[in-house]
Amino acid sequence: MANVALSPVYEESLNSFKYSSHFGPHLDDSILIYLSVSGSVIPMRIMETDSIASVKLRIQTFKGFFVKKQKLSNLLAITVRTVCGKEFEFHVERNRNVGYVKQQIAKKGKEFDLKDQELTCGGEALEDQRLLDDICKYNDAVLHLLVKRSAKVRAKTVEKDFELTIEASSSFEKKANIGGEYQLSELSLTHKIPERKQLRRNFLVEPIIVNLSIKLPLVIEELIKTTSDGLQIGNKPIQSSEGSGGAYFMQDSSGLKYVSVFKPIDEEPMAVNNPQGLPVSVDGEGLKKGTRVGQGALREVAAYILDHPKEGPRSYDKENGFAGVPPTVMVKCLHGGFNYPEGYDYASKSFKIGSLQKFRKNIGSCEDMGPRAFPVYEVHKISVLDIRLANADRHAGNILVCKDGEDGQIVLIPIDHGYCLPESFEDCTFDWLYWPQAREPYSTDTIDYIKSLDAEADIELLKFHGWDLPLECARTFRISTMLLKKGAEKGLTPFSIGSIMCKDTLKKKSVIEQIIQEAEEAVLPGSSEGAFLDSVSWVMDRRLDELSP
Ligand SMILES: Nc1ncnc2c1ncn2[C@@H]1O[C@H](COP(=O)(O)OP(=O)(O)OP(=O)(O)O)[C@@H](O)[C@H]1O
Repeated sequence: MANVALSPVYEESLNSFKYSSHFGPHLDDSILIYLSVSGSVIPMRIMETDSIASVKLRIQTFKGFFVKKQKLSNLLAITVRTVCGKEFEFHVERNRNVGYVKQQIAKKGKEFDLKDQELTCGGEALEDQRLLDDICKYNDAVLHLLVKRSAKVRAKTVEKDFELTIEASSSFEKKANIGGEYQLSELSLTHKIPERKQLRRNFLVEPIIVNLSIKLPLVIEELIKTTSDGLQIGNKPIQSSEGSGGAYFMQDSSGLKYVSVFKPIDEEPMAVNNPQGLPVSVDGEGLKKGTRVGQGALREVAAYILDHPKEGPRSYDKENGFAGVPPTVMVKCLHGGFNYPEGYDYASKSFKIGSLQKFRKNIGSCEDMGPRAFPVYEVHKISVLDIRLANADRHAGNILVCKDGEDGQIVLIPIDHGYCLPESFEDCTFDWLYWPQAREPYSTDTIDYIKSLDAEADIELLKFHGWDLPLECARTFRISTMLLKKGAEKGLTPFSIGSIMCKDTLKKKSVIEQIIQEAEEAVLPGSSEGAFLDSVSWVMDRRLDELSP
């Protein structure tokens, strides 16, 4: 049986065939087809004007396969990439399912045993019955392969500890430890674990990656790995008694320190599974005006992405941004320790989606102490972040106080960014406004950083990471960045700029709301976003001139 396949063609493969007379001449209106005969694939060029019957006849004449034995099908090109970067390419019929692809992978070698394979696409685990046509809607697709290796596990008691030895076969892929559930990071490793703790496999923590071209920064890989290691050894998430939403401290494998904080979206304030018993939102609006329930994690991750270091957008291994937002990533997580009011069942795979943020060791929050001890620069960096992101939840409890280095220098760490990038300025609050440091002018360094900010590039960056900012949020963000840049250029202090964004009294509009209203009235209905922003810029200049020193 000869299988004739019309298939998407990779540019490189096309180029390599271009001048080869063996596959026929390459003319602009020619199509490359594949003739697949018992496993081997022979490329062949035909013309767009050729009929199927004439192609089949040519195949019969030149290759010797009878027309009646030929089958024409439209194949999908699928690339399967392992976590180690190994790639396999398959051409498969669209009506095949994931189970079939696994069988093809299994044929590639003993290390790809069928029962060990787990395939994902765009961060989503694929069940065997899923049809390829459903998954690969836009033709070529890249599937990711994780091989879950079984290993020999031996435990023996050593004084008060168990010594646990895990041995995996030598072909085991060392990097297959990102997924979590069955990870074994070394070929043969020995762990000491406290008495009575068992190796558990009823959990999962995995990053959600919308754009496959994004390489996870090392710090994020490490965050997921240490969190997963802790769960693996049996150290449960510990629910925070503070905060209005569900927040869980995740422990490392020693059980002696926290490594991350997980905040599931279904446990946010006013979401269905909120553990603090807050009422469920009736219209989807979050606890703060201009935010949505269930989007807190997106905003937390966005704050980390947008907190660029001074040198520009964060490079692969750079951990700290200008304001020091702890590394944050969107994950899906499965563990019985979270809030499941209906009961937890691992088999039902009811994942929790949420933000996973690196835990920062601290000596309390700014709420616990007077502001005098905070270095001016530390307060200023937070003011820059909050003004840019129009943060609607910057109370002093959301700034951690840490001691850094040998001299115990105070460093402020901003956390809890679930109410950043709102649709409106209605609920902006900044506790630092009333601290003396806010009345000091920005340093030249900080002004240079502010000058380098670019709201349009930031909106694109968020899009690249999978969040297409809604129009209203993008507008707020553009205006707040504009205000920060103009204010800093005019030599205004964080207090003066921040005050423009916050209301004096609940009933009175803030200055920024007044500016927006005036700008709206100055443009014709139906004007473009650009025209509206020009109008905001014009009104803002006038109002800032009134405030300038
Ligand atoms: N990255 C972090 N490092 C250390 N502790 C953290 C971190 N993130 C949150 N926490 C702590 O976890 C607890 C709850 O976190 P958080 O304040 O973010 O939750 P929340 O429900 O959003 O709170 P809020 O009611 O203030 O909006 C707080 O005690 C906070 O100090």
